[in-house]
Amino acid sequence: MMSEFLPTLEFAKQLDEKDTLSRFREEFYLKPGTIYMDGNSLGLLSKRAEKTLLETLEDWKQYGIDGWTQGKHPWFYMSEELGKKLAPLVGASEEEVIVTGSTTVNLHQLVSTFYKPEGKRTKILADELNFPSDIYALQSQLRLHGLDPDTHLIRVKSRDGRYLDEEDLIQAMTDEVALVVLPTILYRSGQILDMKRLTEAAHKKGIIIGFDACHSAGSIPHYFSEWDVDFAFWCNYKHLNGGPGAVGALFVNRKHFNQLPGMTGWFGSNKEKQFDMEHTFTPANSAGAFQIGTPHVLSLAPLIGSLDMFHEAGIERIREKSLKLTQYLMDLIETELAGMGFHIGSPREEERRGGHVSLEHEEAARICKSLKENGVIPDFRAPNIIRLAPVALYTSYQEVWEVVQILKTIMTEKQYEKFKNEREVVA
Ligand SMILES: Cc1ncc(COP(=O)(O)O)c(C=O)c1O
Ligand SMILES: Nc1c(O)cccc1C(=O)C[C@H](N)C(=O)O
Repeated sequence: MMSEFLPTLEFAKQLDEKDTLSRFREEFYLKPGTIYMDGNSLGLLSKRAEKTLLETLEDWKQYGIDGWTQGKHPWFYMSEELGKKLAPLVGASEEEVIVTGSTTVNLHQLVSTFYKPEGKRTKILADELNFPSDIYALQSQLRLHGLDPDTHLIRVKSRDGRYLDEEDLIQAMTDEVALVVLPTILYRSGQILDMKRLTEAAHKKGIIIGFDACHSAGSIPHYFSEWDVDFAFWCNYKHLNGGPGAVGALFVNRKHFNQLPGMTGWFGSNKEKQFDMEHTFTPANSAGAFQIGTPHVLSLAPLIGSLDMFHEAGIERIREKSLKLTQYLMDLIETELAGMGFHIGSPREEERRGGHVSLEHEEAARICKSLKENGVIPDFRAPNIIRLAPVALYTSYQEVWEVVQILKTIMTEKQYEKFKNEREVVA
């Protein structure tokens, strides 16, 4: 529990007064009468992101084809420039990050590069709580090698359905494993995996390791280079507020820059050579080599403005506030919603807790619908999870307090009973 925690509105207001990041809130488009708690799925639009998108459209209007090298944000260098801006957020050097593709496509690209089954080392290690798209990608990569995913994809079991035990993951790193792909933060429970420990363990056993950082990019600091992680990939539309379908990103450790990407395309070229149009591929000497085709410029542009805010706020300060927000939310849930059938399915320890709180309840689907009716936007993950993400850059402590009060009213008045306990199409 927070020191001096009180479940009162006054206490929430005091926390807001002391909040050194509160000035960023007014930079976002917040809908009056709505409390947005779904920034871990799709972050909100900021005025700066809107501005850089509009500037990019203006460049198109003014320059036509010359927008590739002229204008405010020349398109030819945008993915690299954004990679430089993202690098400090994941603890990488500028050349190790490129903004390209999408999470799933980048995973395909990286597995096609780093998965090299040889002798008895033919298996890929993942986990049973992983996001489905990653599992589908790994299964299909195995099939492309003529291997059966049922025998070659190891999915390490969770002991309780919520968390993964690093010890179990390390035990599973046998000499049959060629590649490990794990999440940095689990998408349901919000558990942070000990990436440093897992990387060390994998390398001791001669295994390449990569991480899906969708839920950690923009919410916690990372030290990918220092930890010697081989590769990582993530989306920029959640905590990084790049917009729906924003271009994703990947990290490749510089020690692998000599690797030819599994899937090559002309935008992975050394920039000086690209327009020589030769049929011999000259890769960029950076993570940029892992790009394939023409960048989706209009889905990159909002990130320019958005990432500036992360630089100003600083990822350490963002993490500090995020931890306070989630702690405060859990304290309120425990005091205000006791005896109402809720279970907090997220880690209490700070070093294991990501940017959202997972609240379990057997009526979760219809409680979510009730929350929406009351102006709170959470999300639901089957079968019984309400995910609540108070976001450091735009959520106030008062909003967290209000969400819990609304939940309390929904439960005492059984407001959820008028809905069916089923998920929506996009939950
Ligand atoms: C952990 C994780 N991995 C992968 C994905 C899939 O990402 P995309 O649809 O951008 O490929 C998501 C979210 O959709 C996710 O949360
Ligand atoms: N990518 C999404 C989408 O295209 C539609 C709706 C939601 C998403 C999400 O990102 C969900 C998210 N990955 C999750 O943690 O469940």
